[in-house]
Amino acid sequence: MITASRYHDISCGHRVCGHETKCRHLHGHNYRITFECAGDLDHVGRVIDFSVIKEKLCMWLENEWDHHFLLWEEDPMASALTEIDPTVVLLPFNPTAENMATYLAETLAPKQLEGTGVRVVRCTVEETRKCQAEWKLFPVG
Ligand SMILES: Nc1nc2c(c(=O)[nH]1)N=C([C@H](O)[C@H](O)COP(=O)(O)OP(=O)(O)OP(=O)(O)O)CN2
Repeated sequence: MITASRYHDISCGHRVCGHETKCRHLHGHNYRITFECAGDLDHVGRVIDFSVIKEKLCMWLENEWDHHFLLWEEDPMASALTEIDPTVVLLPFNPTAENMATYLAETLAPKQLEGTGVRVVRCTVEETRKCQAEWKLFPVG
């Protein structure tokens, strides 16, 4: 399989609701998020132009999550924090790196890449240069 990848760096606040130690506190990360795309090569020899990954996926991150505070909609702090700052982004999941990668790969990417003939087969969310979660589409069969 041949793939094409691009990463994008964003800064977000978050907290991990229910975390046993410091990660339940309000804090933030400089995330690096990588999308790996697979599909047939076009007449030029590309899976997808790198600029299309940027336009469809990276710019979504830039517009929707960069410099925002990400909070689970069921977090008990959600209503108080959104009242203080309406730019807080409420998510249908606790914002762990794993849940973010799963959401980006399974929900966002199919919508954003519709009509391109390409799909995301791997998505990594690095919270720090030391820690990352990876969503992977394993080949069936
Ligand atoms: N599997 C996961 N574990 C943790 C997540 C996560 O998304 N998935 N998230 C966090 C926190 O967001 C936390 O901020 C990062 O935790 P940690 O690596 O422990 O913190 P540091 O980077 O500061 O590590 P040091 O060892 O203090 O340098 C926690 N776990």
